[in-house]
Amino acid sequence: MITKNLPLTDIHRHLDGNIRIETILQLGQKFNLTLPATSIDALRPFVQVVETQPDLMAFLSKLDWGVAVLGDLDACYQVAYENVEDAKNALIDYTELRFSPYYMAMKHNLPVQGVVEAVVAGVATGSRDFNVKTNLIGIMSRTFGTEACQLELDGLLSQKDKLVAIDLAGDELGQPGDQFVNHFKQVRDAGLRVTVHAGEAAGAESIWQAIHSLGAERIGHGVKAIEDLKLMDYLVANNIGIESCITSNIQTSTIADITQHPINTFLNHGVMASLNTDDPAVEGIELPFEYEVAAPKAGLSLEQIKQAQINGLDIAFLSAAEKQALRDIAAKR
Ligand SMILES: O=c1[nH]cnc2c1ncn2[C@@H]1O[C@H](CO)[C@@H](O)[C@H]1O
Ligand SMILES: [Zn+2]
Repeated sequence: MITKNLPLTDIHRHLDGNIRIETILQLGQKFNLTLPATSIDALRPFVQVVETQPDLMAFLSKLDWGVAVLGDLDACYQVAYENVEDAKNALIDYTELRFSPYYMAMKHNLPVQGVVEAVVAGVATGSRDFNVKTNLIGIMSRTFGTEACQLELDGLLSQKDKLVAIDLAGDELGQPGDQFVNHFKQVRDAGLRVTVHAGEAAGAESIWQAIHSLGAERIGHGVKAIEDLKLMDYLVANNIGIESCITSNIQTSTIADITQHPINTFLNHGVMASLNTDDPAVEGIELPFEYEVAAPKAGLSLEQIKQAQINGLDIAFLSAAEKQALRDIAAKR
């Protein structure tokens, strides 16, 4: 259940994992591309997870058609703008939208920096039109290796004033975090915050690595922290927040059974875990579903769900004054 007089946040939401099926069809037509299907229902199984995937990489392949239709920078602007409208419709007060400009640029050889600029512009206009507070997190897609990530980082850092943080996403098993130490040194030198997808496909050691070598202040998913009590204590002692995405973890087979999701244990232990979507359009869910269906199924009490909602704002990449302003607005409704 969502507590109405508290701010509702989604701080782990991939903008390029949330491209509407309608928009994929429309852009496919606009750029004269051949899609695997020409109606919404027929296209759905190619772009949305309609049954549990065997692993993370199978899940991630469902994002590919969405970025394949980004034929020019206007298309990038459009999906960025629509993402803010989707957030509004999902009752979200504040969201950190993350995106991988290299992944978005890849298919049609778009300029990476141009993609970043288009996303910045689309989200800024959307944020104004739909009255949703937003910030942007730049992603390095580790799937494509260290050199591509450096190109991606260069494009992102060219707009560093428009971003709050940098993330590392993609193939955690195939591209371990220790290859990205130098990348994240540049991120921290640029004054940006750090969140890292870790402990999703790989184990607890990947979370330690993200914290100690990459400077992660938050962890995306972090499900494997459950295997390491010392790590859970460390997360509590150092206020390192967890961005939980329950439905995503089921769909990627990271968790076999929703009743076994570790968020319950995290919250009981005092870890700052929060509820988020990940890739809403690809998963076929939205944030209210995570609060009203997934979290109760994962065994969270109403009190725990409320705590997760509070945590989402507490660990957000916002100043204390910005957080308070959001609390004040929510308290009045
Ligand atoms: O759940 C996830 N785990 C790891 N990487 C992800 C997840 N969802 C999306 N991406 C990755 O993020 C970039 C697009 O924003 C892509 O690299 C995509 O594979
Ligand atoms: Zn993610």
